[in-house]
Amino acid sequence: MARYTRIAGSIALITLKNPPVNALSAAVRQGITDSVGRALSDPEVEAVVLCGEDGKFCGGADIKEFARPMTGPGLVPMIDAIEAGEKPVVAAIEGVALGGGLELALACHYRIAHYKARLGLPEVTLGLIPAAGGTQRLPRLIGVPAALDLITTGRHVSAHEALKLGIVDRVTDRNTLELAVEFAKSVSGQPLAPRRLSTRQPSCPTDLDSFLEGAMLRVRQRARGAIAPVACVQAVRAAATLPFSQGMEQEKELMASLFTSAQARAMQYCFFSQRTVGRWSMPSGARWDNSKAQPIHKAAVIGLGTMGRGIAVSLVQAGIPVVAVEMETKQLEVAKHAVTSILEREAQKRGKEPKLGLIHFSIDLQDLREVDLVIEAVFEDMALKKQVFRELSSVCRPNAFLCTNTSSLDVNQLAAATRMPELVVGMHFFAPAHVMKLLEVVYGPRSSPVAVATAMQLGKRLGKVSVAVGNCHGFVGNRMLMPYMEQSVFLLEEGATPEQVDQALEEFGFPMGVFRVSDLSGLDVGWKVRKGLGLTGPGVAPGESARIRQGRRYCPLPDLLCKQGRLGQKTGKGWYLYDKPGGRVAKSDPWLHNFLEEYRSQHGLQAHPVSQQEVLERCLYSLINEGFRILEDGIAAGPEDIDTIYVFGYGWPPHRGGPMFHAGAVGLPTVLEKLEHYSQAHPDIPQLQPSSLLRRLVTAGSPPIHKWREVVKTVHSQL
Ligand SMILES: CC/C=C\C=C\CC(=O)SCCNC(=O)CCNC(=O)[C@H](O)C(C)(C)COP(=O)(O)OP(=O)(O)OC[C@H]1O[C@@H](n2cnc3c(N)ncnc32)[C@H](O)[C@@H]1OP(=O)(O)O
Repeated sequence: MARYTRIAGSIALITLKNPPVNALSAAVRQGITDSVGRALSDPEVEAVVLCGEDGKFCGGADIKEFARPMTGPGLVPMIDAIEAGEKPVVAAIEGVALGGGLELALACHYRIAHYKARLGLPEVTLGLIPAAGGTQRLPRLIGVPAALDLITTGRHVSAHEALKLGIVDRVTDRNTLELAVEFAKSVSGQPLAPRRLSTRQPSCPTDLDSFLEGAMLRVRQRARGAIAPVACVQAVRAAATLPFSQGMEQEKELMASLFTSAQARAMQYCFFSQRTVGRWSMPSGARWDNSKAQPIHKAAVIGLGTMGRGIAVSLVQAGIPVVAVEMETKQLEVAKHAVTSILEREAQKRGKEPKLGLIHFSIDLQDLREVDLVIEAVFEDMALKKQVFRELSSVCRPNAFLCTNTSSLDVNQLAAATRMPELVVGMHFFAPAHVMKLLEVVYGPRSSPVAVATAMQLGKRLGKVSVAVGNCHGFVGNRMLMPYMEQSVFLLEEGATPEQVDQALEEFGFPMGVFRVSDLSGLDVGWKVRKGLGLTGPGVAPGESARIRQGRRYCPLPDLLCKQGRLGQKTGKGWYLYDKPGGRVAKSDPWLHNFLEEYRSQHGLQAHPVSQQEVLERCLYSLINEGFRILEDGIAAGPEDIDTIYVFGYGWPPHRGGPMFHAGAVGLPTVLEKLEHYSQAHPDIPQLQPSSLLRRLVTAGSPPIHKWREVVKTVHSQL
C-alpha cells in the first residue's frame, strides 16, 4: 500500500509501504494511484514528495506477482499520470530505486538521492526489459549510450554515479526526506513541461546506426543466447528513432514476448534460488535461523598462491583485518607485491583508497594467536594440509574457526587433525577468489552449526553467494563436473573433436566449452586428482587395461597429453594450440587431430559422426544425473543449491536456470529416457545409469522443481 500524509503545510507525502523492499505490488500501485489523484485534486497541495518506508525507495515490480494473473492498476498508466500531473513530484530516493522503482522515479519531475542509494534497471537479469517507460525515458534523460549500458547490463549505480550521469538532480548525506520537502517547496509553481522526460529528445551519437549496430553485435556476443539483452537494444533503438508514444508501443510489444518466455522464468527462478540458498540447512536439523554466527574481527590466510592472494584481497576489501602468511620470506615478498597491486588496482576501479593498512604479511605462525578465523589455502595435498591444520590447532585460540580452501579434499580428515574438529569447515572459493561470486561452504559430519553459520555469514560479508553443502569428493560443483568431463573425452574416443564438443556447449550458452576451460585451468589439475584417486600413475594395478579403471570405462587421453607436456595455455598447447606459452587465443591443432586418429586406431575404436545433440545430452544429462545423486545423498539441500552453484561458479547460462531447472524444463521423463538409452549403449559407464531419485520423480508424475524436496524427504525417511 501507500500512505498519504500532508506535511509542511502544502506538501503531500506519499510513502510506499511494502516490506522488505517496497516492491510495486497491486496494493502499492493502487495506493500510489489513489494518493497521486488525491494530491493533484487537493487545491491546498502545491507539490508532492514520493518516498519509500524504512529507508528503501523501491525495489521495483513485485517479482512474486509475475507468476499470477495481473490485478490492480497497471504500472504504465500509474507512472504516466505522475509525469502528466500539474504539480511537481519529487522522488526522495533512499536505499534502492531499481527496475519499476527507478521507472517510477523517472516519471517524477525531480529526483533527490541519499549518497548511499543504489539505482538501476536490472530487468535484463530477470529476462525482461524495463517496460514501464524505462527504455524510453532513460535515454531521453542521460543519452542513448549511457542508457544502453545501464539497460543492457542491468548494473546498479551509486548515487554519485547517478548524479554524474544526470539521473538524479541532487545527492545528499542529510535527511533525504527533509531535503526533498524543502526542494519541493522551492520548485512549486515552476514550469513542469521541461521536466517531463517523455517530451524530450534523446541525445544520440552522430553515427547512430553504426553505434547501435556495434552495440547489438557486442550484446549478442555477451548474451550467449539470452534474448532479453537483444530486446533491450531494440527498445533503446526505438527510443532513439521514434516519437515517445511509438517507442512505448515497441517497448510493450518486446516485453509481451519476453514476459511469458522460458528464459524469463529461468532467470526469475535464479533470482529466488539465490535467496533460497541463504536459508541453509544441514541434515542434523541445524539451520540458518537456529544457528548463530560468531563475529569475525580478524582473519588469517595461510598460503599465498593464486587462491590465497584472492581470498586475502576479498577479506581486506570487506574491511576485515588479515594476517597473510607464507612459509618463506622470498615467497612472502612475491605474494606481498602481488596482493598489494591487486588491492591498488581494485581500489582504483572503485575510485577508493586501497585498504593496505588492513593486511599484515608474515612468515610467523605465532602471528595467528589473535585471529578469529583462519582460511588455509596451501597446495591441494592432504598430507600438507593436515600438517598445517595440526600446527594451526596448537597456535590459534581454542575457539578460532579453521577453514580449508579445497576443491575436493575430505574436510573430515582435516578436522580430525585438530583439537576442535567442530570448528573446521571447508570454504571452497573459485579463482580468481576476489572476483568470482560463488563460495561452497562445506560441512563435515563434525562441523558445528555455529561454524557453518559463521562461514556463511563471512561469505555474505565478502559479497559472495554462499551455498552450504555436505562433504564428499568434489562437493557439489566438482563432483558433478566429473561425469561431464568424462563424457567429453569419451566423445573424443568415439569420433568427436574438441572443437565440436566446445562449439555445442558454447552454443548452449557456456562462456567456454569444456576443452577450452581445461586448457585455461591447466590439464595437470585433473591429472593430479586422477593420480590421487589411483586412476593413473603409480597407483594403477599392474596389467590393468588402459581404458578400464576400477571396473569401468576410462579415457587416458588427458593423461597422455599431460605426459607430453601439453598442459594447456601455460605450455602453449593442450587440446588446442596457442601462439606461445601463456597465449590466450586457441587455434585448432592438426597434431591433436592426428593424435586422436592414431589413438583410436591403436585401441581399435571406430570413429563415428557425433551430433551436437549427442554432445549436449551426454555431457549435460550425465552432469544432471549426478546432481540427482547429490540430492539423494543429502549433499545439497535442494535443487536451488545446485543450480546456484552452477550459475555462479561454473558458467551455466542463467537464462537456462541451472542444470536441475534445465532438467525440469526439458522434462524429467525425457532426461530419464535419454539416460536409459545412452546407458544401454554404454553399459561400462555407470554415470549414465539413471539415478533412483530421477526415476522416483518421474514415477511421482514429474512434479515442479519446488516440490522436489518433498520427494527427496520421502527417500531419506525410507533409508
Ligand atoms: C509492465 C511492467 C511489468 C513488469 C515490470 C517489471 C519491472 C521490474 O521492476 S522487475 C523487478 C526489478 N527489480 C529488481 O530486479 C530488484 C530485485 N531485488 C534486488 O536486487 C534485491 O532484493 C535488493 C532490492 C537490492 C535488496 O537486496 P538485499 O537487501 O540483499 O535483500 P534480498 O535478500 O535480496 O531481498 C529481501 C527479500 O525481498 C525480496 N525481494 C527483493 N526484491 C523484490 C521484488 N522486486 N519483488 C518481490 N520480492 C522482492 C527477496 O526475494 C527477499 O525475499 P525473501 O523472502 O526474504 O527471500
